[in-house]
Amino acid sequence: MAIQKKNAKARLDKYYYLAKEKGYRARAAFKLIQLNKKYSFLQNAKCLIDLCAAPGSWLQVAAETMPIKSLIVGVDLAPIKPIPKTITFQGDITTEKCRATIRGHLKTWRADAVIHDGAPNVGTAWVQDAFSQNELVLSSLKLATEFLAPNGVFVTKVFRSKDSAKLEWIFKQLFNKVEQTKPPSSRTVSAETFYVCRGYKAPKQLDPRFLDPKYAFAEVEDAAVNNEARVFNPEKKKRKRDGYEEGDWTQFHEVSASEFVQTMDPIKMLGSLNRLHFRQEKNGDIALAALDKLPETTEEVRLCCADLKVLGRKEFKLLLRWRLKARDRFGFRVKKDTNPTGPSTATTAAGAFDDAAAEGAAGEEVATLEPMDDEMRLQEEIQQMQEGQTKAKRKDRRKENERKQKEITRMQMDMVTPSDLGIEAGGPMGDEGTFRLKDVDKAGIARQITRGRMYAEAEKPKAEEAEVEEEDEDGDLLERELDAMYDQYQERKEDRDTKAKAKRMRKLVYGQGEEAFEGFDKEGDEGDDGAEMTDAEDSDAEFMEESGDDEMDEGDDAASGLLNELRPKDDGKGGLSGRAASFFQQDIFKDMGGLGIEEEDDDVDEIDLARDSGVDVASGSSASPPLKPTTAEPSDPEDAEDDEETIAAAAADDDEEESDIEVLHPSTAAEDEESWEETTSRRLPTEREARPNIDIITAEAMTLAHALATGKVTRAQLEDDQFNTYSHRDTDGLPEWFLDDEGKHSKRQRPVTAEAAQAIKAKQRALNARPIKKVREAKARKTFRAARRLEKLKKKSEGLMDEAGGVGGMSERDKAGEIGKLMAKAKKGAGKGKRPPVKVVRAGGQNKGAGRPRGVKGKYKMVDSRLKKDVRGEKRAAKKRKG
Ligand SMILES: C[S@@+](CC[C@H](N)C(=O)[O-])C[C@H]1O[C@@H](n2cnc3c(N)ncnc32)[C@H](O)[C@@H]1O
Repeated sequence: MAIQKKNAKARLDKYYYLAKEKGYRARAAFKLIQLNKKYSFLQNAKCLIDLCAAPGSWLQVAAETMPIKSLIVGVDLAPIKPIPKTITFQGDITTEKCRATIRGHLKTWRADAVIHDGAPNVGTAWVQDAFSQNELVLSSLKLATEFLAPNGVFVTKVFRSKDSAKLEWIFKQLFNKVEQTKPPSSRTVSAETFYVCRGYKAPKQLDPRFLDPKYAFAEVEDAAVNNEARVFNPEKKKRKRDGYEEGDWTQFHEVSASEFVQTMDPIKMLGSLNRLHFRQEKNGDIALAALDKLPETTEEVRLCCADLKVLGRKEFKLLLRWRLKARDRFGFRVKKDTNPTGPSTATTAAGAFDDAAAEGAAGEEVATLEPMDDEMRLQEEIQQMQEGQTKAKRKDRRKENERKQKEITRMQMDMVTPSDLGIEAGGPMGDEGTFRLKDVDKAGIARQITRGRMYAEAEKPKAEEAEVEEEDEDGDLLERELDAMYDQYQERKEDRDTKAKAKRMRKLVYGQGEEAFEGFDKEGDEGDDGAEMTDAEDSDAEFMEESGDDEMDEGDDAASGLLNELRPKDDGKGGLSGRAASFFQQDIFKDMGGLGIEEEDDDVDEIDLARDSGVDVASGSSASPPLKPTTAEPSDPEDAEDDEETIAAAAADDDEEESDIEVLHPSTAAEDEESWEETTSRRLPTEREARPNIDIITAEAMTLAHALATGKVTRAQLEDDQFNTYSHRDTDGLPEWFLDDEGKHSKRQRPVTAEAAQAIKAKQRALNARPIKKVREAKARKTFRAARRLEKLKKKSEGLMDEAGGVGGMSERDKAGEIGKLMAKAKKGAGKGKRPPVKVVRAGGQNKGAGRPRGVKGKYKMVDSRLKKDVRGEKRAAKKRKG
């Protein structure tokens, strides 16, 4: 699946997001980063010219990598928004004006690096695109030769085409070291590649034809056509990119069959001609007439001669044999040189045309063939080797996966005992244990196994293998670094967004697909204001819960999971100790209700609960009451042991089971009958206590609950439904960032009924209508203060009233006045929190100049008369409109 990892489109996204995150203007920035990582030409450069720089991501990289006070000049046809520490201008790099402008900016400086990422308007015709891009490269090289300092670096993008070799040749004449490379961020589907030319030779004189596209890309004579390949391997079609051969404007070539018989190079003819004809020309060709009449010239031979371009290996063989026979008849064949090392005995390439060769060996002449093109043979060998390696790798991987799959299945089927695990791991808790249960538990595998999602773990190692497959070490390193950067990006995102953090934690615990369904909300886990929690807070709560689990993991109270399966938890409610619980997990107790052994399957519990909340479903651990009321919770270990013994005894004897259990009831049978109802109602937990406090918070969950309650869906159906297209997604080798993104969409869409949606909406509205805690508290505080003030006022008034009147004392009128004052004061106190209104004062008239306007107390605001009038007018108009 390494191919998927290398998926170019996916890369685009990755670098796109990273560029966004890093604030680069284009994802192209990573190309320069990666090129610089490999060749380190920016760190020490003091002066750089970026040709074709818009929108400017390369400039950004250069500015942040090069030493401070470096001179960085960028030019492009398109305008470039200013970038700190750089000089940019608009211009065409093919023009003299651009050259002069650069000269103006550089003055006497010479550039340590000239970088060029130009692309002409790509999208017309491929050949044309490549050609104009190569022309652009030459233009940039021309500028580089003018501005580069000796030993300078020139980096350019080149579109692979038949001209790139010519460019490479030119680069090599001007630079000491020329390397072609394709950074990982460059899409594999793109024909672009980069040349990094180091050590500029700075020649004193340079022939201008070097940089002239007319000469630079002039056609050199093509290499000889490999006719052998055409004849020996005609089925392997080669793409012909070159078009017509120089000076050969016809597409059709033929010679007479007699010429073919007479030629000493039959292979060339078969490889290059279209037809061998038997047509008699004006003067007549006796050889051809004779050939035409030969019994060996069968209909099949004629047909083959008619169109050589469509022939396969077998037909060519036939023609060659026919030719030899004809030559035999005409007496052309010369006795073969008996010297086995002689050229005439040269075997046919790669054993091709053995028959013809054998025949030749018997006669005088053989079709002496040059060995097949070395390059082709080499390619074939490399291909075979690669295929062999891939096969071996695939086989290894398959074996490894099978092994892991088996292990998981064994674990799932409880076929692995603690001692099994311990053999390899030095004990289940051993530090170096391969199967350390804590690790297994932490990774959430237990849950995945119980949910049938073991594939995720089984396939995980593939991703690592995929990495191993990568050949390019630098590319690998960069990939890893980018993955790390993506992780950092995620972390930063999580810091900003708690919801994302909660999601990630959930994913860690539940695995990829599990996060999607968030239909149930455990109210019990919330604080007082649980109902008022927003989504984000909600997720936070879950996150806290999960991380809490993690912490607990370290201690003795390990969270649920495999650890607990091997050492069943004593929850204190069921009253069964670990030992007792594991004892009762045996099959023979399976159908015995009320032993207090709880199933651990979360999903099933949820389903049960949803069902319980509906009509008649009575199953589910928490709803099974019989033992609970009668088994007192063991207050000390001895009690617990007693209980175990009693239950064990009960279990040992099936017949006595009932009576034994009843022994636990301290009441007699008669009493039981009488007080059954009362006891049950007293001792049974209330319906609310019996079930975990689960609230339905999404329309999906509501729909599901409704379907379960009304019997439209059965529990079994729901369980079956867990195994769907999405539960077996092949995520092997896919990078995390891709999975993150895909996880948002690639999930099961559960149906939602209109009623459910409405019910949830109504619930939400009700929640929204409730004041939040702080408002409630503020209101309560206000009421409390008002009550306190009233109380004080009351006391003071009573004191005043009790005061004696008469001479020197207060008259009734004074008392009333005093009380009035007190009341006014209390009233003022009540409005203490309110801000005094700001008085709007018109500037001008009396209120000229600085200082407080006369007769204005408190806060005021000076406005100009126009504003004051306008505001008044607006207010009046608004009043009128109202009514
Ligand atoms: C792939 S972009 C360059 C991206 C740039 N390296 C960056 O990191 O943002 C190619 C640029 O080449 C520019 N270009 C094409 N022909 C040009 C020319 N003759 N002179 C100047 N710029 C040219 C285009 O305007 C385009 O902005």
